[in-house]
Amino acid sequence: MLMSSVYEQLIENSSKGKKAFAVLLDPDKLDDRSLKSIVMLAMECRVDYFFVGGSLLSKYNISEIVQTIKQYTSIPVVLFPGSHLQVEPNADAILFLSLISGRNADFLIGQHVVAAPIVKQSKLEVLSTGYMLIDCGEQTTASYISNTTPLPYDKPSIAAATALAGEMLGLKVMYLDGGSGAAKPVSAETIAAVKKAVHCPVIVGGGVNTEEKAFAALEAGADVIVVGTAIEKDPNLLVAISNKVAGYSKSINA
Ligand SMILES: CC(C)=CCC/C(C)=C/CC/C(C)=C/CC/C(C)=C/COP(=O)(O)OP(=O)(O)O
Ligand SMILES: O=P(O)(O)OC[C@@H](O)CO
Ligand SMILES: [Mg+2]
Repeated sequence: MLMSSVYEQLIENSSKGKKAFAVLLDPDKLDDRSLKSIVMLAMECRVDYFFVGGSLLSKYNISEIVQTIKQYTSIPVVLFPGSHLQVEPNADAILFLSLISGRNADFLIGQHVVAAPIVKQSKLEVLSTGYMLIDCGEQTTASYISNTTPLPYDKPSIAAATALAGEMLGLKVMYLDGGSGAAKPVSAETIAAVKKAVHCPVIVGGGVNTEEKAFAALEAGADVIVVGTAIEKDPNLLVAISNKVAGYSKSINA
């Protein structure tokens, strides 16, 4: 059977209202044992994607992480790069993020110029992504490292206009991120406003640390939920949240 691309799958799922769950793996926070146990759990729970990356990595081990995941599973590995240094050709796809919530040229286009020729040489599927950081209570690593001000928490119309501009510029996926370990997730109002403004699949992450918060983001219109920090703290949450996401899709397609 011909496997569809990650983007085709996102579009198909989004059009049917089928939700997806991505587990964020931070290469700095994983040893071989914890990685293997998360991969096993993710296979049992039929997790849709692994996202791999970080704002700032101190170990140069993305290649090993991707290799280990690939050894055990065919769950697609999607790079979520904090910089051009995180392009790993053996992953399946790359979120080619342009940080459209910020006004730092390096994260809007600069990193991309450096990465593009390397990405072109690889077989990575490029997912051109409008990446929006939303202020969810405290400064996050991604906003500090990118030297950008996140969008205000309670201004859905600014998020919607930003996403719309991104879509008009040709971006194919939107990612609303409260930032890793955010005190609270992106608001339902912001998710709903962005979902209404654009046709793109909408990925939501940052501070989703309970099934209830995952459910609220899905209800608001998120197509993909990303969870990292909460699973690092308690791997059993992977089971609870993936069941919630799968259950949501079943209930609306029943
Ligand atoms: C297109 C290429 C090659 C690179 C894009 C570079 C851009 C624009 C990055 C956007 C800004 C940025 C720093 C994003 C990082 C997103 C990410 C992987 C977050 C994961 O969480 P961390 O911010 O590492 O959280 P911790 O503080 O928990 O480690
Ligand atoms: O680590 P958490 O808070 O789950 O955030 C996931 C991701 O969206 C961060 O960029
Ligand atoms: Mg990190």
